[in-house]
Amino acid sequence: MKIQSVRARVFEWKGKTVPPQANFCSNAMDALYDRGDSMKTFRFHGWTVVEIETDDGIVGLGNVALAPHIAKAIIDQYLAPLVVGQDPWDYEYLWQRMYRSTLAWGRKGVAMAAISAVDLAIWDILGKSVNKPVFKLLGGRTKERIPCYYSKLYRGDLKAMQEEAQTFLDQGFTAFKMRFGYGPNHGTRGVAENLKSVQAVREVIGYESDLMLECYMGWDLDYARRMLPKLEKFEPRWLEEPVIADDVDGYAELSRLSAIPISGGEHEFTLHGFRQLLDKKAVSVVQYDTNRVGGITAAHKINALCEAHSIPVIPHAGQMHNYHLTMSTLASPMSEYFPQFDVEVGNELFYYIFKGEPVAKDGFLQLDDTLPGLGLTLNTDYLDQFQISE
Ligand SMILES: O=C(O)[C@H](O)[C@H](O)[C@@H](O)CO
Ligand SMILES: [Mg+2]
Repeated sequence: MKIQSVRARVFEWKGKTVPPQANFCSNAMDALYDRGDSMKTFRFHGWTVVEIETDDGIVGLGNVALAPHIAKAIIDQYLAPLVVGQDPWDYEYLWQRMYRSTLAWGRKGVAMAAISAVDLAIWDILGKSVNKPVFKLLGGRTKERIPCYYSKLYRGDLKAMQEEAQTFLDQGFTAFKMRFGYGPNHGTRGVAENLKSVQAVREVIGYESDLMLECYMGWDLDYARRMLPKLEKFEPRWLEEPVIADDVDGYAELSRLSAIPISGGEHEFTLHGFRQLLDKKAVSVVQYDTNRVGGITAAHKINALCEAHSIPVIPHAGQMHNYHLTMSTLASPMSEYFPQFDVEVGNELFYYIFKGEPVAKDGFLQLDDTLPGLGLTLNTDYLDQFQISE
């Protein structure tokens, strides 16, 4: 079997979107005085879809959400020529070809996300070629069902957050991730607002449910040091991305400082990036995203590294490419899960582009042992709401 063609298209959402609201989610832009709509650069309303076809007609589907037009250009100009004509079963060699050919400028960020998209499509082909789901090629079924945590609860009106939490508590979720809205530039009022929001959600979900707290790189080491003792009474399952991804030593200090587990990884790349995080004991929960980190080829290796370090892997964002990694290892106890909503930040856009995403039931997800590859097809129901560029 040989790879015959690589097609990368950018799907840009032109449909309805939920209007942005202030303090929706603390983030790295909050440090700037002219930040404006600070979440603007963290909305993913475009996605690059990769379709790789083999000489015997199998089509593999990959995807990347970071900087979609740049990712497409990297795939078209650099990566496609490296894999066309090659055997997809040589996926490790093909990964090394893509990685080493772009190493001078691509070891992290959008180039590694582009490599991830090609790698996902290759693994989709591998599964389809042997009529097996991808997780069966990685280690098989390690769970009867995948426990998942409800992820949204962006900062807004506290009553609305409580109603949202109640709705999904009633649907059987027993773990929830909420977002802080405030950080170092919002002073003591911001601290009070942050604590009020955690209190409000805890009042609804109680202490039988897990509560994860998301800072999305919107705090800094000093602010996190001051917040951690105030958060301990809420018994969070983890505090996520309290500092920017490059502040690995900051992560490590916070991990030493507090009993609250510090999580991160959705903005880290490759096995080498995660080796650094683990060697420095920077995080207690690893959260790579398989469509960023280097695809399934890289994520599978990171799963093994985390198993060796007894660090749980709970990939970012849900989405089928991550579910296969979680299903195939005991090192990954659960998945993140965004239900399908109107398009807001963009995590939910996946449902509008692909069909096949599992829907959570009672806080669990299921994968189908008989569905080959990643188990995704293109969703044609919303094509009229996308601008698609070849
Ligand atoms: O952990 C997450 O789900 C991500 O950080 C979100 O995708 C991001 O939108 C911030 O909540
Ligand atoms: Mg996050």
